[in-house]
Amino acid sequence: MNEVKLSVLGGEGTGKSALTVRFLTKRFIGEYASNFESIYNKHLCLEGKQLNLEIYDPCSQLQKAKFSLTSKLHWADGFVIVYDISDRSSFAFAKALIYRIREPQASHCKRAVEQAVLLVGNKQDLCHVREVGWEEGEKLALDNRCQFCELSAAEQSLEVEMMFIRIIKDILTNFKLKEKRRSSGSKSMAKLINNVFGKRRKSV
Ligand SMILES: Nc1nc2c(ncn2[C@@H]2O[C@H](COP(=O)(O)OP(=O)(O)OP(=O)(O)O)[C@@H](O)[C@H]2O)c(=O)[nH]1
Repeated sequence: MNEVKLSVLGGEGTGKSALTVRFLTKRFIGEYASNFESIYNKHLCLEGKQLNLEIYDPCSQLQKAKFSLTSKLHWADGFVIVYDISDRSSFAFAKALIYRIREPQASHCKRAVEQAVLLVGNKQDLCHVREVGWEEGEKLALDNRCQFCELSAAEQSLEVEMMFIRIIKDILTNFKLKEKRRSSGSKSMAKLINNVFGKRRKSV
């Protein structure tokens, strides 16, 4: 069975828990305790494959968080980065997180394939007080090889579900890519060994 680890990161109050709980229960719950971090488990069947999904929803009060940002980056196979379209500072925070994920030191340690990232502009129902344009979000995502969408955890259950499915599919594609590279790497090693020792045997 595939194990998929997903981190939902972003600024304070952007709706990380609302999105996660909406996906897990299809419900929108207005207020969440934000002083603890949670790892949720969900069993899924996607494209005929069974998978065990773990979703990490951090604690905004950094001093209470057990996971440092670096350990979050190493733990996860993919990220949902959330900002609030009515709060420009949350967009700046999301940008800093994406840069951190994409910086070479963060990506090279664990991975031969780049981690999947989906940037989400949440609280689309507050578009009358919008501070971040749709194009800005899309550009940030495009420039950093991320997927992008805007939605509302408060009003859109299906869109939230589709968003999570999209990132999980990207992670599964990355797993396949890694497996392909690993097996072609071991095949070329076998070929090399065969060339070296095979030739030697002939000349004896
Ligand atoms: N209008 C609107 N409010 C939302 C939406 N999503 C979340 N909220 C509200 O935003 C506030 C913060 O939501 P949370 O889900 O607790 O956000 P969070 O990012 O997990 O918060 P911290 O863990 O404290 O950083 C709550 O009052 C939610 O009801 C949305 O789509 N639209």
